[in-house]
Amino acid sequence: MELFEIKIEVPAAAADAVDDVLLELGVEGWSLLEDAIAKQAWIVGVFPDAAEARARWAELRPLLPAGAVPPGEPAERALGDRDWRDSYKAHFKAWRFGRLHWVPVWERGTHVLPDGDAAIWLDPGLAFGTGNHETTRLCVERLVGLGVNPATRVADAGCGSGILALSAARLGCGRVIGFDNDPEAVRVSGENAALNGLAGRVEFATGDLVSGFQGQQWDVVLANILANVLIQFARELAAAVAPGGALVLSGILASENARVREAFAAIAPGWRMSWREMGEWSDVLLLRPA
Ligand SMILES: C[S@@+](CC[C@H](N)C(=O)[O-])C[C@H]1O[C@@H](n2cnc3c(N)ncnc32)[C@H](O)[C@@H]1O
Repeated sequence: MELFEIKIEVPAAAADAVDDVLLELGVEGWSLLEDAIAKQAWIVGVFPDAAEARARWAELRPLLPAGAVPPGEPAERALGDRDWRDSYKAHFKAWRFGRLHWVPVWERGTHVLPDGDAAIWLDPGLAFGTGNHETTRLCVERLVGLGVNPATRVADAGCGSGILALSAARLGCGRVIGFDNDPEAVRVSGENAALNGLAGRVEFATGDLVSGFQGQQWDVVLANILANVLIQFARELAAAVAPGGALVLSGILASENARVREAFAAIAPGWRMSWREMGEWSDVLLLRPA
């Protein structure tokens, strides 16, 4: 069936208010799309044709909270005969690092996996984490580089689609948890664990940077979250790392990297620190003395 998409950016600060309106009014056909890293949000509507899409936008616009009403006209495009729920799939491409591959689950029948290689099959839905974003890749590359083994205990803070926790389990880490303060991300992570036969191996739960670590310490803590959040919770993140363990921080714009390093150097003196850049993004790796 031919479908028609209408999409307009809204201020990220107004995203929650817009979402509330869409939920409360039960406005069908519309959804809110958010990119936590880029700090952007869009209202997206998919309708059978252009005339209906424009009429529905004219209805919705006055219902939005004052600060959220975007200037200008929405972008419009025909979606061909793709299901709108699956339109995000166009943006997820299979990729690999070393012998591990991250593959959209809808390519399960066609993706060629060389002998000895392993795959994580993913359906990210609207949760963040296909690995097509530099911030995820930075984390994955660090994880592989750390040389994990069955004794390695891993916590994935802000698990999104579950991609990092599932990668840790696939790499052979013994105990792996993932948590997110967004219950939808936790739900998607659980589904992805099942897709990969890892449901019993990785524990996903709703939690924040205080409760999520379960009061325990971990050999590897992965946190691909925004720089400001990392800085705000620097003490909790550092406290969750076991002696001799590693803290991998990502979601940091290269221009913010020095600020993050300063904050962690103050809280974790004596830890070895290194960082890398990938495009406009960067990471920080902290190694706690044994
Ligand atoms: C950039 S995504 C990372 C997803 C995935 N780990 C990856 O590397 O692709 C950041 C995730 O952190 C979650 N998050 C943000 N602030 C958080 C907090 N204070 N506590 C727990 N999760 C948080 C968001 O809901 C989001 O799913």
